[in-house]
Amino acid sequence: MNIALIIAGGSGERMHQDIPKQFLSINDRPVIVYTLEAFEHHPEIDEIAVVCIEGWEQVLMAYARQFGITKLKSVIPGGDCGQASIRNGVYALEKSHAKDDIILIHDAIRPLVSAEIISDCIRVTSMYGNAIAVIPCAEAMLTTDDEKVSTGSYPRDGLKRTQTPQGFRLGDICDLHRRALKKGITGSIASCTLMIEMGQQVHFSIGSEKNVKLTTLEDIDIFKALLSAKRSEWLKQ
Ligand SMILES: C[C@](O)(CO)[C@H](O)COP(=O)(O)O
Repeated sequence: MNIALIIAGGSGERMHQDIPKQFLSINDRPVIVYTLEAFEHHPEIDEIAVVCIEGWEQVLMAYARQFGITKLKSVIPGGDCGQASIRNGVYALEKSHAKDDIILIHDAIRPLVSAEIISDCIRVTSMYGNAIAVIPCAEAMLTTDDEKVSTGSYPRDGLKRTQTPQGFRLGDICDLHRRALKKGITGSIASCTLMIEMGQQVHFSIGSEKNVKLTTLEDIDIFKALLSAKRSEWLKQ
């Protein structure tokens, strides 16, 4: 079974809005609905679970009903950071699913994830046990200690920019979180960084510049432009 675990536990402070960014309405629907629809319509996804920020669970369920998200089977409480939210999600799924089920962990605020990205993440996870969606680093990279000046650069060929989905076998990701807690690792920024911090190898699957993460208000403008390009494509077909 392939399960999408959507992480919507954050409050979105960097967006400076009154409501969490995953619930902001863009055009005709909330950001999280675009994300849920991508997994709902993917033929290889059997089930969706959402780790949800406290107080928004009923709103989420109402949107799922309104927009026909029938694969949503569980809503799980968020934690006090990304690692804790993901841990809550995988531990909850462990109670009712098999250890070798594939879990695709995905940011609720990456609403333009494509069917191709989801398929490739499932394919690579089936083959190697994990998969991290990545894109190449196209810019020159500089290091800085003070955010103002730089005296160092880093070769971009040795770098990948990570995205989500990030795929794992359920038993493996639960085990990773248990071992991380025992070692006192609690603030890793993503599942892939937690894997690396725990000394494990990760495999790459395809990402896309269009699989944008909505972090700041500027990203909302990019999202709207990409949506309008997508709609023009549909109209041409
Ligand atoms: C998981 C992630 O999207 C990979 O690029 C990223 O690490 C999430 O970062 P955030 O600070 O939790 O938005």
